[in-house]
Amino acid sequence: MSSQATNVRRAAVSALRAWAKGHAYMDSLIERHATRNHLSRQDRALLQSIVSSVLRNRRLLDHWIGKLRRGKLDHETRDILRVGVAQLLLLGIADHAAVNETVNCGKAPVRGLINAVLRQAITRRKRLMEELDDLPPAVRLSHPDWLYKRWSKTYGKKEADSLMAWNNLPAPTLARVNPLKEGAREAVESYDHAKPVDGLENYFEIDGPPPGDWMKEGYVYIQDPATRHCVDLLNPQAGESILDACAAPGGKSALIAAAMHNQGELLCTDSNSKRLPRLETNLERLGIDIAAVQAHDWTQTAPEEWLGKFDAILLDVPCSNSGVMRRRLDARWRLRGENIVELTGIQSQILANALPCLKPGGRLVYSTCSIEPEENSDLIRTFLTSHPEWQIEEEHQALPFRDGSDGAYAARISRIPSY
Ligand SMILES: C[S@@+](CC[C@H](N)C(=O)[O-])C[C@H]1O[C@@H](n2cnc3c(N)ncnc32)[C@H](O)[C@@H]1O
Repeated sequence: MSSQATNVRRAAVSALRAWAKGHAYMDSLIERHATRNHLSRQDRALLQSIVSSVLRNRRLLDHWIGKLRRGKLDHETRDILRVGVAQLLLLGIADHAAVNETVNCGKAPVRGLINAVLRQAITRRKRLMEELDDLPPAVRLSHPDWLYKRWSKTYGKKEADSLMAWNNLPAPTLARVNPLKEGAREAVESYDHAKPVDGLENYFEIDGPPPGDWMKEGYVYIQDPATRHCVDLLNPQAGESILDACAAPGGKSALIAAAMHNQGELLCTDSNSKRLPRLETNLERLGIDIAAVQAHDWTQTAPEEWLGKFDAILLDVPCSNSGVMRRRLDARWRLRGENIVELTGIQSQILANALPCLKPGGRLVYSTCSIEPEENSDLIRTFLTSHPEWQIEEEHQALPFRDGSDGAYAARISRIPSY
């Protein structure tokens, strides 16, 4: 086995350490570690699968490590053991490769310990697997207890179990063909590793990463179909003036511009100025030439020139991400119950500040990728009790365990004409 194989395990441990110290996005950490270590395409894929497996199964791995070794572990040794046990018990990587290369990740004083625990894992593998069904669901399916309790209360225990199991399934890569780019559909249709998604025009499931030139040419945007519900409800029309208030990195802006046939005005704002360059690049890459980008924090009142300006507004607000945890593997470990309360405060402020920007007769769609009622239907209904001149025209909630897609919520509200 080459030292490159050890590098993959070292990169996995190093990415997990950086994540534990607070780095925000696991995807960019994996990318950065793969580049820094000059990993081949195959080794990148191995890195991705080890890190994803550790994040998905963190609690189960810690349960197993606790059975294999009593006593305290420093953070780095624990991460090395997680990487090793994941390879042996979850990923089916050959025992000798998993043990040797993982042991080499540790400093000399802990190598003996790592070797002993991983060899124990091999000896006791069958027994550990047989005991799986007896474990509490939140341990077996690796979620924090508070989330499991919350989902059981909201949706029922069976649904909470299905949801946790769903969150642990690998998410397919779904690409939406960009209708604004000539030749995009032909390119995707003629690609051997792309197959159309049943019943969803423009969506294709891609096996492996999409060809680089598709991304460069703006032929596709990688996007789960659940994201389209809010834009369907917004129903953008050519020639309108539309605001996408929380727009970065631009997935929904792209859907809106396509529905407008690239005619009219689309203002894309976001409060996070670090996310604006990627939004601008995406809009350009996708051939959208009706969009303007501006930084704005919607917890503050809108600039005067935006009041009464827009035919339609999309508020794709910051949220708990609880509907997309199979894609955001680290989100379940980062989120705290109190974050949901804080988020609802921000979401209500954004809604209150954006509404005055609608033209008379305009429509606003509020959306999240959350499945928590407090961030969704409860929030809108509470808002309407203090703003009785507005009404819900239509709402849509996608639930992974029911609909087989990412979770998402969208509600269209408009002013009651007689008010
Ligand atoms: C769910 S993401 C938007 C995803 C985007 N609509 C898309 O489809 O690609 C939420 C966005 O809201 C932004 N955001 C958070 N707080 C905000 C605020 N107070 N005002 C404006 N944008 C905000 C975040 O920076 C983030 O980019």
